[in-house]
Amino acid sequence: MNPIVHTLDRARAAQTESDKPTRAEVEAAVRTIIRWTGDDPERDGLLETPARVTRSFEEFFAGYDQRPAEILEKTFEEIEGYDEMIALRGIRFESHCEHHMAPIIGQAWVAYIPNGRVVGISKLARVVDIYARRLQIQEKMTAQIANTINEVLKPQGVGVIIKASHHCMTTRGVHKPDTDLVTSRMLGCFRDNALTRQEFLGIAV
Ligand SMILES: Nc1nc2c(ncn2[C@@H]2O[C@H](COP(=O)(O)OP(=O)(O)OP(=O)(O)O)[C@@H](O)[C@H]2O)c(=O)[nH]1
Ligand SMILES: [Zn+2]
Repeated sequence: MNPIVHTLDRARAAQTESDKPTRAEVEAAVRTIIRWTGDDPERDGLLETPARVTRSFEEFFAGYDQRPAEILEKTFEEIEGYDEMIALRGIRFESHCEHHMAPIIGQAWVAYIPNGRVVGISKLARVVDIYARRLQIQEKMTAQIANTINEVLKPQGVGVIIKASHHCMTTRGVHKPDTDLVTSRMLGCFRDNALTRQEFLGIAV
């Protein structure tokens, strides 16, 4: 695996199977949180909650066990010299912020200009989902998606824009319900060529 993608995947690599907490330990932690709120984890309505929360977390954080670079490895080369922009717009995702573990709900726009080979478009959405299903800050997630596409496909350029609402800002803390955060990462000709950048921004809005 190339060094940049390898670095991006180090979160899971740092944890071996043997020190991964067991399901029973996670459920016990949820029971502790329930007790800490002031409620009773033994009452009927809450008995199955620790198991449900654990299953939910498994879904929310499934991205640690997946390798985004591998998703992009299957490419198509018979493209008759196609060298214009390919843009997948409005990819809805759900993530969680690494500060509060609160939902981040948003959309991603992912575009690249190929260099002789293209990838199946669903794979772009899969890469977004893998990074979303980890604890994130939006800037890092934006960079990870762009860097991975750049490293694996080696396109002429890649652009990623993310617009997302952070529940840690909308439902708690500063309580600003109508805000969203916009981040972008442009590489190659998306960074160097103002017209390409403009074309992408025009497509994304
Ligand atoms: N840059 C960035 N900040 C984020 C993101 N998600 C959440 N945050 C911010 O992370 C910050 C964490 O700030 P702290 O002061 O440590 O936490 P806090 O006391 O809960 O802060 P408040 O949210 O202001 O109540 C907050 O300002 C959040 O709005 C993100 O994706 N990117
Ligand atoms: Zn947060």
